[in-house]
Amino acid sequence: MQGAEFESCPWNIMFDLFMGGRQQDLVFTLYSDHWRKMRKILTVPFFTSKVVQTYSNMWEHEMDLVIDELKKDGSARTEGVVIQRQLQLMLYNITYSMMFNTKFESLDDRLYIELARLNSERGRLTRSFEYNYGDFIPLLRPFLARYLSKCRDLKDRRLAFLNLNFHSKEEDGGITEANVMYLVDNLNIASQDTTLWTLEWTIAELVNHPVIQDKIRDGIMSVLKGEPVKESNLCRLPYLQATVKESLRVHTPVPLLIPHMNLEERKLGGYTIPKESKVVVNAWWLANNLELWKEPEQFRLERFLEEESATEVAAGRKVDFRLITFRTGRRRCPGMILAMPIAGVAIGRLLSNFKIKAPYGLEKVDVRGIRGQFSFRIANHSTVVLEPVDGIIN
Ligand code: HEM
Repeated sequence: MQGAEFESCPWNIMFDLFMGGRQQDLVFTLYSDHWRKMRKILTVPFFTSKVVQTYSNMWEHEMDLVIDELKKDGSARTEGVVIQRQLQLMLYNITYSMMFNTKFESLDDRLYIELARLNSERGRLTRSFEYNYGDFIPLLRPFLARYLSKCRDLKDRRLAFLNLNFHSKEEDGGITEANVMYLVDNLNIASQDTTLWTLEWTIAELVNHPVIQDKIRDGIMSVLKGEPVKESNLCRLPYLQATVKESLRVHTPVPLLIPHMNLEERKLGGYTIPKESKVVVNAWWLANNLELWKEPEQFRLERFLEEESATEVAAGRKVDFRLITFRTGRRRCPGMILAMPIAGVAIGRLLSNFKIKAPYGLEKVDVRGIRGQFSFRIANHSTVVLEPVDGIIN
């Protein structure tokens, strides 16, 4: 991978529309002083080991609330439940506690319902392939007028809602209130869906691989001896960690990462890349390639315990380019430091409390995916039966 040359985001009518132009947010901006400033502003409050230490008790508590709800729900043991709804609320509560020191009471909280609705509408419009032709052939943009006006309307409603209900203060250092609002917007989008899809895929794979569930549970029991799964003890649970990694490998949530662009003409692998080219990296293909992995189509946690035990999801300096789920380089996902432990704690605590099964009469749940412009998510939220297990933790 190159240095800074390919670190800008390309022009795209949709990013530009939702982000108020080129230089307002962090995720979809050019590689510039503005980007550096925005990334720095977010790093201290969100993306350091100290933040992980400060907030991990809160993550663990939020997951316990999910488990309590599931235990109270009689249908979880009989016909089954869609855990996705509780997990989504949990992830919103984690993010909003970190951003605004606030949280939502329940799935029926009116503010939560409205926020989740606005975000999902935004997700649907930006994931769509509908606007691509206008992006590549500007002459065709007039045909997108209705679509774009729908987007503009949603964007205004969404930002007004965020501004009204989650007030953000004006920052120093040339950052405007609008910039702060777009950062909030970035965090809303970057953190929620990606982590939620990872949890959903992982749970579905665990239902279809009960032996893996047993191994993780046995590991928790023998290593933690009654202590609950926490961020601080995840490093002692290799089966659990291997499962999250394998899930991210097979079901890469952002399969083509975010498209990048070179501001100037560059040479790459013997090719000349004209300036302002859209450069797309297929992270899913790298992670599922027959020539690069043994039995890549199999969900096998032994992979990361045996032949690939040295392979980490790309991070920091030591990069395995086959597994760049969070990208690598300067624009790599800073949220990985949160997403990995949150996923580990959520799955670990779920398995400590329940055997997760397919509904009566089925052996497996559906793990087919659906692809969007920047996303790969499970096509059907799984309904699962939760059979309580005794004896792991209180
Ligand atoms: C499993 C969960 C996650 C996955 C798979 C994921 C993946 C990614 C990817 C592929 C990028 C794009 C890098 C690029 O191509 O330019 C990215 C960027 C980003 N992610 Fe994540 N992400 C996850 C969770 C999070 C979380 C929890 C947060 C915040 C709380 C977050 C915040 C960001 C931000 C701010 C950027 C923009 C970085 C920049 O442009 O400098 N992500 N993420």
